[in-house]
Amino acid sequence: MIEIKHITKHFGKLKALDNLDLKLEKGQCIALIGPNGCGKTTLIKSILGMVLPEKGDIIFNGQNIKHNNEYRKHIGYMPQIGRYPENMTIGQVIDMIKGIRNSNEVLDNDLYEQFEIGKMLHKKMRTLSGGTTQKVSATLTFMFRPEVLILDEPTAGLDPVAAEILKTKIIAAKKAGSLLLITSHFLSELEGIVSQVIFIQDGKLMLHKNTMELKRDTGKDTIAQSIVHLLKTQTV
Ligand SMILES: Nc1ncnc2c1ncn2[C@@H]1O[C@H](COP(=O)(O)OP(=O)(O)OP(=O)(O)O)[C@@H](O)[C@H]1O
Repeated sequence: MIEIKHITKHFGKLKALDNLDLKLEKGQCIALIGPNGCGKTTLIKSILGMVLPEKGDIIFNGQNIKHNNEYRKHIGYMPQIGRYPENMTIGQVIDMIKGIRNSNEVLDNDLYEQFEIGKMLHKKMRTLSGGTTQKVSATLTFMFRPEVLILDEPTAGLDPVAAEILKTKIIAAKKAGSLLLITSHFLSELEGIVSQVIFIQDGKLMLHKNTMELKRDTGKDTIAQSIVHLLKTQTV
C-alpha cells in the first residue's frame, strides 16, 4: 500500500533519514518507535508530502507521490499537537473540515459520539485543554474513514477512559483493513494494538518485524521487553 524506496533527507548537515526502505501493508497496525530525534516525524511528514526527501521515492497505492496531492485524501493524520484557528469553535472547525473534505462517504461519528463532542461544539479552540484538543483531532482523523491513519503519540494527554475508547477504535480500524502507523514512546500502550514494529535509529531502519516474531525471537513477553533486550544485546 505504501512503499518507501531508499529515501534520504538532510537538514543542513544532519541526516534525518538515511536510505530508508520500507513496505507498509494494509490491515497492519504498525508501531514506529525509536529515540528522540531519530527521524520518526520526518518519515511521517515525508509520507504526508510535508517534507520532501532529496533522494528516493514514496509510492502510495502504486503511484509515486511526487507532484501528486490526490493521494492525501486517503490519509487521516493525527498530529502530536493539533493546531487549529484559535477563535473558531469546535463546531466551526468540524464544519470547515467537512467542507474541505467534501466527502460523499457516510461519516464515521463513533468518536464524535463517544467523546461527547456534540456537547462542546460552542467552545472556542483556544479555551480547550490539551486532552480535549486531542479528542477533536482523533474525531476528525477517523471521521472520513481514511484507508491510512497516521497517529503521532495519539493517547498522550488523553484521560484513561478516552485513551481506551481510542485504542478500541484503532483495533476496529485495523480489523476493517486500514493501515495504521502509530508513534509512541510508551511501548506498553502499544501492547495488544500493534501487529508490527518498526525501529529507527539515527535515521536508519534497524528493525521491521511482526510483533509475534519479535517476541519469539527475543524470548520476551512484551514489545517493551523485546526492544530493551535488543538494545542491550546490541542486535538493533
Ligand atoms: N525542519 C527542521 N530543520 C532542521 N532540523 C530538523 C527539522 N526537522 C527535524 N529536524 C531534525 O531532524 C532529526 C529528526 O527529527 P524528527 O522530528 O524526525 O525526530 P523524531 O524521531 O520524531 O523525534 P521525537 O521522538 O523527539 O519526536 C532531529 O535531529 C531534528 O532536530
